[in-house]
Order: sequence, then C-alpha cells, then structure tokens
Amino acid sequence: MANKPSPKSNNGGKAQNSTRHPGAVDGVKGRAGRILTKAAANGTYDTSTDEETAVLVAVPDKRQADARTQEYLDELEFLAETAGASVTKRFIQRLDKPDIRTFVGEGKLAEIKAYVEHTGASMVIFDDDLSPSQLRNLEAELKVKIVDRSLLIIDIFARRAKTATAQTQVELAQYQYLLPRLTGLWSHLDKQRGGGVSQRGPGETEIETDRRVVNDRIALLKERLKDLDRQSQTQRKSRGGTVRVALVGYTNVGKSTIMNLLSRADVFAENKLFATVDSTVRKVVLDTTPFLLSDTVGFIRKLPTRLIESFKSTLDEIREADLLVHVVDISHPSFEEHMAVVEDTLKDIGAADKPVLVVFNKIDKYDTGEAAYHDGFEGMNADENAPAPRPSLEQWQATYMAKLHNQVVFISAQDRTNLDELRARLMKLVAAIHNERYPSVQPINYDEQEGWQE
Ligand SMILES: Nc1nc2c(ncn2[C@@H]2O[C@H](COP(=O)(O)OP(=O)(O)OP(=O)(O)O)[C@@H](O)[C@H]2O)c(=O)[nH]1
Ligand SMILES: [Mg+2]
Repeated sequence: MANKPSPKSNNGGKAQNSTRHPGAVDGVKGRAGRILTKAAANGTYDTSTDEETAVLVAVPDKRQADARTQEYLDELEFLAETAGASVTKRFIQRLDKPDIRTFVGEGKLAEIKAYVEHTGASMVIFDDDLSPSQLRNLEAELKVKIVDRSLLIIDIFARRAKTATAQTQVELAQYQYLLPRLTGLWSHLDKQRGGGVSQRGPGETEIETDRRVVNDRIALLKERLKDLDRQSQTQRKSRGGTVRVALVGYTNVGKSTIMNLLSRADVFAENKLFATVDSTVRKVVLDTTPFLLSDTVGFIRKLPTRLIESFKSTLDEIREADLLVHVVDISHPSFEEHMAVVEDTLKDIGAADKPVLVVFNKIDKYDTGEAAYHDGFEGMNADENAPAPRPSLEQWQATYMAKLHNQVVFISAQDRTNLDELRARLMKLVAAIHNERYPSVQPINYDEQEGWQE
C-alpha cells in the first residue's frame, strides 16, 4: 500500500486521540483501498501468503440468456484474478429485481453462507454495485469480505496506477466509494468482539468525525488533481501543432501492444484486465507524418461513473484527441457488445463526435466456432444450445466496411499481420487532419525522431 498516505496525516490531529470504532478512518485503506491485499508496506496488516479465494455472485434478470450470464461471470472472474483472488464457485440467482436488503434472496443467501463456511472462502464478489445497506447486511450475514463490482475495479486500478495523477485519481475514487459506506461497515466485527445485539454500533459522533475527515481528504485530492491537471494542460499545449491520436477500446483488446508496435514505446501489456491505468503519450512518425499517439485506460461494462469522473485527467487525452483509434478484440464472442460499451463511454465523456478508425485486432485468434458446432451435430446427442457458427472474418470485414465507411482495418498485433495497412490508413487520416488543422506547421524531420525507424 505504498501509494496511499494515511488520511490521519491530514485531519489536523483531531481524530487521532479519540476512542475509535473498529472501522474508523485509520482503517479506510484496508477497507476501501487494497481490499484484496495481504500485506501492507507498514507491516500492520496480515502478511500471510495464502491465496485469497473468492465466490462470485450474479443476479441476472430472467430474460438474460445463460451463455451471456456465464460470459459476464467469466469477465468478473478475470477481474478477480487480476486483483489476486482465485475463484472457487459461482452463484447465480435469476431475479427481476435484486433483493433490496441482501441483493440475493434468503434461500440463496443461506446457500452461499453454507458454502463460505464449509470451504473457508475469504470473500464474496458481486457482479453489480451494492447499496451501503446491502453491503452492511451481507457482511453481517456472511462474515467475510464483501466486494462489489466498483470496489473490485477500484482495487485493480489502485494496483496499477503508477503516475502521481493516476494514484491521486484512484485515491479520490476510493474515498468517494467509502463516504456513503462509513456507517456501520464494521458492524460484524463489533459482534465478533462479543458485543451482542444490545451493543450499539459506532457512535454517531465518531461516524461524523470520520465523514468529515474523508470529506476533507476528498477536497484535498480534488485540489491536488486540479494542480496536476494544470500541469498536464500546459504540457499538452506545448504539443500544439501536432495531430493527436488516442488508442481507445475495451480492456485487454491489445491497445498497449499496438502502441508498442507503432511507437516502439515500452508500455506494459499483459493478459490482465486494466494493465494500463495511466496514459502514455509518444511521438510517432509514419513516413513523414508526425503525430502524438496516446495509450489510454481500457473501458469495461458497468464501469463505475465515479471512477470515470475521477479519471478525468486521464480521459482528457481522449477528449482532446483529433482522431480515435478504436481497438476491438474480434476474437471475443461479445466484441460487438464491447464496441457498444466503448461508444457509450465515449459519449459519456463527451468524445463521441471524433473521427474514428476501427482496428479489429487478434484476427489470429478468431474462431467461427464452426468445427465445434458440426462436431456437436454429428454426435449422438447434438447440443441444441450450441451457438450457431459465427460469420467468417471476410463477412465481418464486409459488414463493418459498409457500416463504418471503410474506416476499418483487420490486424493481428501479435503476428504483425496487416500492420502496413494500419500504418497506411493512420498516415492518411493523420495527414488529412494535419493539413486541415495546421497548414502552416512544418512536418517534423525524420532525423528528429526518437526511436522510430521501421
Ligand atoms: N492472440 C493475440 N493476442 C494479442 C494480440 N494483441 C495483443 N494480444 C494480447 O492481448 C493481451 C492484452 O494486450 P494489451 O496490449 O495489454 O491490451 P490493452 O488493450 O492495452 O489492455 P488494458 O491496458 O488492460 O486495457 C496481451 O496478452 C497481449 O499479448 C493479437 O493480435 N493476438
Ligand atoms: Mg493497456
């Protein structure tokens, strides 16, 4: 937990001498921050190396297809793994509306409880956001860590953030998440300490103090972000006269890999969700056309709005770009839904009206599913639920060329297939924007470029 100064240091010492309830603000970090962390830098937390085990819970509405539910849970499991937990079980309950008190119904809750007690699972992760009271009730009932979707994503962001801006943004998101949840978060700990029903929870005064400390902290972080923002705005202004291109897309589609290929930058790319939380900008020259390329944080379905808001500075790279390169992982069965999530998020942040080049990546991994489908039919028990084969890559290409007026490239960043086509298209688009926007600016000399020599 190296990146989180204690909120204590910022409260003028007021709360430090009071008798604190177990969840008082000193414990904020453990709760809202690295929820899945085993060790903390200051050594006050548990340092055991046992892997955390998690149970997933989804409450889809009754119309949602089974395959879709499983796929959402696959994504949640991937998120959990990225956060360092291994998933041992999935619970699904179809409900028109989640239970207002405990999210799942009584029977399902008992089932989850029995499983958690039996296996010693250390946390239960919900594929949605829980209200503060649902969180409290579930914690009291299940007596293990309860993690909702926002907290899981914030936790991953906290692990990934490297720059001062990203770290401050994450910390702001953590406190904003925590604020409405301050009351009684640790109520079950009180009970474990032998308080019983008659013991009252943390006193209102203490909660008020905590709330004030957290509010102060939020105000301070916002101030700090404003300063950082001013600095990066100045930086961005100094880049005037050069076309700016931003790589955008769902998480794990290959944005950083493409960034590395185009700019020779050494950006961290791996098969984890949200490998990139900071944005990186590199100067690239294709032929004689210079432009600035930025790699940005990936989007995901149900990305907490708070998180989007607190990541404003990172998202400014996208908002201020002249051209967006929307990278899509076409090998993913839900790539079209992912595209829609990205388009919606772009709308949310006010970046929907920019020119876009769509790059369908991972064509090496694309599978129509035809083989599996026919295998199924030849067998004695043909699976009626087997998904129908998907269109071929050529079919997708024709569809999207028509839909997106040819602003489409199909590549494999891994195998380096069609990279020349990607470069050529980028160059053409960038040159057109450059000539229109900066007719008086001289193109930068090839010799001046660092690291670009393909
Ligand atoms: N099979 C295949 N894998 C690829 C290709 N391009 C990237 N990958 C892999 O996909 C994973 C994600 O790549 P990244 O470049 O980190 O993806 P990203 O979009 O930057 O991800 P986030 O930063 O997490 O949003 C890595 O394991 C890459 O090696 C490709 O063309 N084919
Ligand atoms: Mg990345």
